[in-house]
Amino acid sequence: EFFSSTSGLEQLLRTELILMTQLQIYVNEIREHADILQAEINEIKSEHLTAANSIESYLNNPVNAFRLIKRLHTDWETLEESVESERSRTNYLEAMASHRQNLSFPTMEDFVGTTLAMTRLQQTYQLDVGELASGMLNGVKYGAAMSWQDCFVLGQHLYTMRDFNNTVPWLEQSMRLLAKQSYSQEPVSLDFMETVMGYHESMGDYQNALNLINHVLTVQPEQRLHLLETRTHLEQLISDGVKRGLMHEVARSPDDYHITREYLIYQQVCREELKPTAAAQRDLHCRFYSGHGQRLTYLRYKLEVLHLDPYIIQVHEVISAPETVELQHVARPELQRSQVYSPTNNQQISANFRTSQGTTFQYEEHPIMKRLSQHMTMLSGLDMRFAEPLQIANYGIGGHYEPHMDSLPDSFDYSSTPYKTNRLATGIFYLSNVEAGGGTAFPFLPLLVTPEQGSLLFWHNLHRSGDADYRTKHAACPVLQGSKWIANVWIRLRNQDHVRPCELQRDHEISLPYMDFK
Ligand SMILES: O=C(O)CCC(=O)C(=O)O
Ligand SMILES: [Fe+2]
Repeated sequence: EFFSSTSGLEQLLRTELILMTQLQIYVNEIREHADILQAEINEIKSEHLTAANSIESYLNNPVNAFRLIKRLHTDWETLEESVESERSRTNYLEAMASHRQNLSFPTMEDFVGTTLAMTRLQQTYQLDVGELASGMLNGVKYGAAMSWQDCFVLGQHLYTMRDFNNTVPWLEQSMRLLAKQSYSQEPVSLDFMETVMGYHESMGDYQNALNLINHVLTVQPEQRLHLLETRTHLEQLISDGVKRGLMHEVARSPDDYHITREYLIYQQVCREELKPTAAAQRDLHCRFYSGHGQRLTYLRYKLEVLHLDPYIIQVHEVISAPETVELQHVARPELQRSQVYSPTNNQQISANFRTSQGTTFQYEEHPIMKRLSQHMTMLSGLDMRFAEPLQIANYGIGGHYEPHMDSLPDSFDYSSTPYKTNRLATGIFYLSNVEAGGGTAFPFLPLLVTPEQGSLLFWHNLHRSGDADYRTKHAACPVLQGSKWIANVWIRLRNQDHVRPCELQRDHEISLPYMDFK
């Protein structure tokens, strides 16, 4: 799978480089062959030019006569043979067949994934389709512009995915781009336009369908008579003001999480439209902090309190940029599509609401990982013997993780797991910066944390009572530009009571309103 991480996409870029080289070899070969043939033509042509001066005297010359006969007897045969034995085409096709076997190619799943990523970015950051298609993000030009065909194929794909809400703007964009250029006269383009026309018609966009038909009919009135009937039909629908077609059937299923208030708030936090109030920010502060009294106490941490209750901190410059890059490097060859726990069948599955790639390590496997563990001990005071293996993850463009609790549900069956207890605390080491998007959002607080290379984000998922603190529900906003790397630390509740004892009263009630937030 390639779409879910940047490092997967790098493989595809390598594939394309090889394909390009292969095609270039083919083009060079046919060009070389064409040059040889052209030279032959030129030579014979010049013979004929000489002959044209005076055909009779030309043919009266025995050498000329001999050469003409020899040419027609043997040379033309040789030329024909040279065309016949031309291997470039078959060589190219054979090489391609073997590349298809041996190189990385995206699958249908990748195509679906990247399409979903586009619409997710568009929706989360309320991007204008026109801007996105022109390669602009928030007013900055990042990439190449999309052609009208690109926009159509994206729309067509959304259509097959039955996401009609998003199909419309992309089909419209493709028409806007098409209108800006001189309409092609080539039959292939006209065929393509006929296909596109069918989509507009079934979406219910009769005007655009009609525009396309009119164009095709202007270029090829004789050959496309079959379109006349459709044209009359479309004109009728337009003059009757008929509103039919899939673009009018946009209702979403009411139990779709993506239309809940919680999800809308989450998106607003990603866009920084919703921020903590001034009152909530008043007592926030930065301070230096030196460890928990063990050997590393000379370390001074730059600690920033991001939220008081629940207590969320970001510690800056915990590890260096080269260390973060080294961790990316170690993880890169091991990355696999990230999975999530599915309570319905008590299994790990891959899901659209978490698109990233990840892998896990024992802290002892690498000196930097050991240090991460020591930093966690120093900063949290918790016993790292009861931490899960370190999880390193990479998000590609559009990569995200929708709002979730890191703690496991009350129904979770611990009997077969080694830790037997819930996830008390989460630490996220940011192993990269992210150029745009990709923040960690806490919709209920409503806090957005900007990934900062080498920093650590830390909070407790559970109240002292051991109950889930639903206010700590959080998410990874989609990456808009860049590649996001994190290392997740999850510390279990087991053996931590001496550091975080419970109080006489259960302290969980404050977060209950967020349990089933609607
Ligand atoms: O990537 C992030 O910012 C958050 C990741 C996260 O919440 C998780 O992996 O559980
Ligand atoms: Fe999480």
